[in-house]
Amino acid sequence: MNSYLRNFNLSSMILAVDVGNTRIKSAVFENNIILEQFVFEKNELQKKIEIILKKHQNISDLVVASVGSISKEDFLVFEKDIKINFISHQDQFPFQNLYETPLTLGIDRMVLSAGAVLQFPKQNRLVIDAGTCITYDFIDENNNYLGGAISPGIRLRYESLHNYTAKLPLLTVENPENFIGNSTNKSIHSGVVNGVVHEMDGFINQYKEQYSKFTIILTGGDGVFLAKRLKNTIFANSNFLLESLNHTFQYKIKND
Ligand SMILES: Nc1ncnc2c1ncn2[C@@H]1O[C@H](COP(=O)(O)OP(=O)(O)OP(=O)(O)O)[C@@H](O)[C@H]1O
Ligand SMILES: CC(C)(CO)[C@@H](O)C(=O)NCCC(=O)O
Ligand SMILES: [K+]
Repeated sequence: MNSYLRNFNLSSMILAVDVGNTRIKSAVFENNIILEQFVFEKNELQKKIEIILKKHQNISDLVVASVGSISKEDFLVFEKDIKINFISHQDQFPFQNLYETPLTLGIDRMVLSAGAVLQFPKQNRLVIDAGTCITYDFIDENNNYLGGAISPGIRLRYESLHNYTAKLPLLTVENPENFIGNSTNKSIHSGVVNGVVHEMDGFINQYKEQYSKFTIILTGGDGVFLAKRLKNTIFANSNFLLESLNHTFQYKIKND
């Protein structure tokens, strides 16, 4: 189907694609609701998108936010069928970017912040994305993006301990039974998982000293696992980046 016919369709259907550092996550949105979701590796990109477009013939737009190493050409092959939109620093965002180096701010962090502003208006917000890296982003009630923090994600911590030592095994994430690890494995699990949990609670408490009230949004591949372990009350949504990508795109269309 050509793009004219696709766009002729009344219901708005978009394919949002989040190219992360490790994997690609994607969702089909119809009228702002997720119809179907997909997770795949970078080398499967074209094959998977082809399948998705074949299955959902009414998709009119593909919206991409990428922090990964993927080339635009990989998407442009679909241009004959649908409109391709790359979210970039040049786009309109619903916040004022006070980062000292706005052009080096990760597009994923900008999309998350846009989502936070559009979905949680008129309040301070802290967005935590627990993915390959853990990112913290703070947008105040006046929609100023202030910045935040970047630290290694859970899997990265396990891999670093193994890769940069002679004796530490490579483990996969496990719930630590106790903060006192009484074996090598348990010490690693405590160090990684309790370390991340203390880091998050610590950051949240530090923000609380400066801002009495704010909404906390937790997302990313490790978001659900971590949400249960935090002392602070948070809003956990593993689809927050994809949903924010849809909102950022809608905002861009409205303001272009
Ligand atoms: N199959 C998987 N591959 C990689 N990470 C996984 C997988 N399943 C769960 N995870 C967890 O998800 C985390 C990575 O999160 P996520 O998938 O959001 O990262 P990402 O694809 O690099 O995206 P981002 O670039 O936004 O961080 C890892 O720390 C790991 O513990
Ligand atoms: C921090 C990551 C790797 C998280 O995905 C990404 O947002 C990124 O590449 N950021 C660029 C540096 C910055 O945000 O200041
Ligand atoms: K991340």
